Amino acid sequence: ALAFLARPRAARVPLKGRHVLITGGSSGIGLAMATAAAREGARVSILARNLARLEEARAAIQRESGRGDVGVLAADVRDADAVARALREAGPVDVLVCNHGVFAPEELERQDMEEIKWMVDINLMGTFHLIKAALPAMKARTRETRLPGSIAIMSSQAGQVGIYGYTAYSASKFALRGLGEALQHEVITDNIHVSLIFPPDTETPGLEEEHKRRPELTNIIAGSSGGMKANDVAKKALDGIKSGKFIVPCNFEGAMLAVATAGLSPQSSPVMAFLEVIGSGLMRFAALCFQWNWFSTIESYYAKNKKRE
Ligand SMILES: NC(=O)C1=CN([C@@H]2O[C@H](COP(=O)(O)OP(=O)(O)OC[C@H]3O[C@@H](n4cnc5c(N)ncnc54)[C@H](OP(=O)(O)O)[C@@H]3O)[C@@H](O)[C@H]2O)C=CC1
Ligand SMILES: CCCCCCCCCCCCCCCC(=O)[C@@H](N)CO
Repeated sequence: ALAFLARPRAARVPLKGRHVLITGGSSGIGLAMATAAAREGARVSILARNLARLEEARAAIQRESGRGDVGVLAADVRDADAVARALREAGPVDVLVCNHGVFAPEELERQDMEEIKWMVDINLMGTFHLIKAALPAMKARTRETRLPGSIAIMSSQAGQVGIYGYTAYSASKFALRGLGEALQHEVITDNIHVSLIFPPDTETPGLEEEHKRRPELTNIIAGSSGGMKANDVAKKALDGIKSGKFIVPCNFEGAMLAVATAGLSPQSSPVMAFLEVIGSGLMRFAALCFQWNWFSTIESYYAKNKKRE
């Protein structure tokens, strides 16, 4: 029965010979995805703000993949006109990877409104700008090539569960899930598959910066999920995209989180649908255990540091 119910129908999204555009492709997870996609024979374009870093990334991708045709696009995703211009320059996209993102962890009460807006503008509004700019030509492409297209969105495990120190970041990443679920309804008849990717802490230049200011409690709670290397996240992400998966977990804890937070999300795999139906009660129990542990940690941390508060 679940094989009949699981929707949308599973799809194969090939990468070879197709145009894959990756934002934030000059660093970390985005750079690892760009390199892996180029190795699989995709024509890759990377978009970010800093042109010098884009050029460096292009050289690295060319070196590692042996492909010459790597496009670079300098634009700030907050600037809708710049994004539209960049996408016109890049040409029609088959696979759009909205991976750009910023994270500045801090308790809401301490964080400036300016920094909160900065995260929401880049992580959420930037993704709207990209999808709006890419979609018309993407639809024409899937019609023309009769091959499925993909819109992949980089969330985070902090976009599946709210974490201490991540009020703004988690909000921006949870929002992407709403965007993605609704968008999948709107683009399924254009043969476009939406994927949401949920990595844990991943070794990247971004994480290194984040560690300089991340509250101790954020470190502890985020440590509940095993850290990963950018290349391994990139592989999981591309495998998810290629098989048209809607929810793409990256590690074991991520697989548990996917079941615990399955909600009303699309599910094309009957096997996963089955695991969700039988596993959700057990995963809810596991989730309660994790929350028990996190609240105990927070309460004892605050009790110990009372004098400083
Ligand atoms: N690393 C981690 O622990 C995790 C990361 N993620 C998510 O994965 C994604 C990538 O993270 P990571 O690889 O660590 O990031 P990095 O900080 O290493 O790289 C970020 C990339 O995004 C680009 N970027 C940032 N702001 C903008 C902007 N306004 N316009 C266009 N491009 C921009 C940067 O280039 P430039 O500065 O030149 O614009 C850079 O290429 C993010 O969405 C992040 O939230 C999710 C879970 C864990
Ligand atoms: C049902 C059972 C649940 C099991 C496990 C739960 C583990 C949750 C851990 C959440 C980790 C969040 C890391 C965010 C990383 C990130 O996005 C930043 N580095 C910024 O980029």
